Amino acid sequence: MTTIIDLTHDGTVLDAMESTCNDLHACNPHRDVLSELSSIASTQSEVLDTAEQQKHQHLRVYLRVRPFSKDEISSNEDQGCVVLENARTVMLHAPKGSATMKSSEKGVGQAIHTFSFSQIFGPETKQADLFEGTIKSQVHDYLEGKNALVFSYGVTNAGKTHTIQGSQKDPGILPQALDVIFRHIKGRQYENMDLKPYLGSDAQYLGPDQVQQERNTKAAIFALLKEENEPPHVSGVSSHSSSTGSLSFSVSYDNTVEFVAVSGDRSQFALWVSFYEIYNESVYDLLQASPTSKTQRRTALRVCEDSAGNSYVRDLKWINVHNSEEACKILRVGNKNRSAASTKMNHSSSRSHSIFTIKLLRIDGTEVQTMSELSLCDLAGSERCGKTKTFGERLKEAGNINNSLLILGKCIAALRSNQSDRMKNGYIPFRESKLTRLFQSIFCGKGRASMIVNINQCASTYDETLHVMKFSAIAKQVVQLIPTKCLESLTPRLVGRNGKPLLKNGVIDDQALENYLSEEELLDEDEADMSILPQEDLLNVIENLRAKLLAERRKNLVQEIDIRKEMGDAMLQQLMESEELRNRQVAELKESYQEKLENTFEMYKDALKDHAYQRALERIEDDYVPLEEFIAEQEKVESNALTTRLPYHMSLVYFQLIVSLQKRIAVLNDALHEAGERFFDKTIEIETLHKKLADQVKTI
Ligand SMILES: Nc1ncnc2c1ncn2[C@@H]1O[C@H](COP(=O)(O)OP(=O)(O)OP(=O)(O)O)[C@@H](O)[C@H]1O
Repeated sequence: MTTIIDLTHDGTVLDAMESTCNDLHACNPHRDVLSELSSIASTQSEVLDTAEQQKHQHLRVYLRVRPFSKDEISSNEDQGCVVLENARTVMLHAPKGSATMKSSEKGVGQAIHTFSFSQIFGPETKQADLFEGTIKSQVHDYLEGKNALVFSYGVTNAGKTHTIQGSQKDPGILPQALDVIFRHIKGRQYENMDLKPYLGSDAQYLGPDQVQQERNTKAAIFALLKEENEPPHVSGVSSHSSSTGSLSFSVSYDNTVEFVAVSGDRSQFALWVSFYEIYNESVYDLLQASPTSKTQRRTALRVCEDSAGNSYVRDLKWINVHNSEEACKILRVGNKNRSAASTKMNHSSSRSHSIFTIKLLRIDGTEVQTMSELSLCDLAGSERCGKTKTFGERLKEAGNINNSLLILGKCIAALRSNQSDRMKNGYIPFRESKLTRLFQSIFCGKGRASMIVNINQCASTYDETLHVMKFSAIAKQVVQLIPTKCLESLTPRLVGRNGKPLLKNGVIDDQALENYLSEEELLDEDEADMSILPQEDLLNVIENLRAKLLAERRKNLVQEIDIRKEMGDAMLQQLMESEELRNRQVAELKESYQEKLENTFEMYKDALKDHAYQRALERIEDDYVPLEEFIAEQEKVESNALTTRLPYHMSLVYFQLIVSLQKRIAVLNDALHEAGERFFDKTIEIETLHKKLADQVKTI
């Protein structure tokens, strides 16, 4: 049975994708992607019909078929599995014994698949032709300030590293790109090291101390290669030598197109490179020497976003290079550290994604005009767990590799799905893997991406190769939005030594950025992906986690009870003390009032007595009759014997005295009464306070 999957035509990818979906179903737990993958094919033709399509460009996916090695030929690997139809179409024939053939014999799936690519490069293709036919135009754009990303994808031993780095005789696309770049900026290099990439897409001014530090870092990195033989020096313009690992490159250009600088352009260029790897969803700086001790772990770096939303690897080393030889030295150091780390951790370096990035700063005077980025990403081998039968750590490792590739596929599918329906703004899971997170901006229009799919023609790895082809079929469906404005690298914002913006229109708010970074740190957990574990392991993990959770809750509860009790005791103690204090105060107050009242009362009494006495004396004085007069009067009365009573005026005096005294007594009584009442009121008030206090004590 034959199925033809012509990916250059619309609406014909469904089979390929469904087939891929079936494979994905069979080999990993992220099944929800399958529906997305299937759905994108059905909407394919609708999108391509639109006039809007003119502005878009499909992700360019190239195929490179590597030649057989002698060993492979002698071990009968050549069974005609890969047949190149033409420059864009390839046919895959399932060999006998492969899982694909067995399935097709059972009536499930097909034995022959046809795929088409942007361009296919056969086994005889020279590295220079590959560069010419693939990323040269991207490098051209890059020199004009646009971002570029190149993936090298395929199973282990398919030729991914050969494609990117190559060998001494056949340097890969990276050394060739470096050479083109340095030829372009020749004589226009910015020699000072004081302008450096900063965060995601900004540039930073460095002070003299920082420049010295940069020089030291660079020297320290190069010192790591001291014991090795120095590669031959660059000789001549058209031929350069450099090396990676044990390899050295010799790039010669017979057919390269010169990128002519615009006349009158006085720009200078600075080139900074970095080299890192993503292993088990952790990012490691390959320019950081691997710890020598077995117990020491490599430092994983964090992926963060700057205020403009561009992802970057925090604390990643960026080295200023002045020629391709220096750049290749950096590559060699990275390769060395990578293999040292992989030996120490007992894994093959092909199990990690390695990313070499070149940032090009176009500088006018001391102003950075544009900054473009070219990243070459050597993806990990796409082997599946089922075949390699990895368990435990290996399974986790394999899962993480597949997971990040799967997330890449998911993003591609989601992008495609969103593009197919303008009203749709579905979630694109860029943040679910470090790889996609780092290159999110490129997929979202801030640059152009391409993928070079590498395959071997071996019968023994046919099923894996078919899987790779199906994956690339999905990738090829992604339409990259390339609005010319967005593609242009915007002028990077310049920041000073302290990271403070220096540009007039810069919008960096240091405080906000710091807050953001710390938030980001909280969010950015380098957690292992558990979903790749087998069901039994997962159940055990869940059981363990549940037990831990319960223990944790119990501990928390006990702690909470203790804390509450302690707090309650402290509060009660405090209340009792304050109650005692208040009681004391009330008692003192009561006592002082009582004393005051008694004093006042005594005072009134004394005053009353004094007053009565004084008044009485006054009256007596008023009514004073001299004794002789009184006797004479008495005698007169007696002699007259007319009366035995007191004289009338005397009675009147006494009467008036009594009345006046009575009045005084009434006034004093009133005052006394009033004082009594006030005393009574105060007593009531004190009692009320007392009651209130008692109530409060009770409530507490
Ligand atoms: N186009 C080619 N021409 C000649 N030899 C090649 C070609 N491609 C790959 N090879 C050779 O095949 C072998 C495997 O290639 P390479 O190491 O690049 O594979 P890989 O996909 O990077 O593997 P891994 O994933 O394990 O790193 C190497 O010896 C390489 O030199």
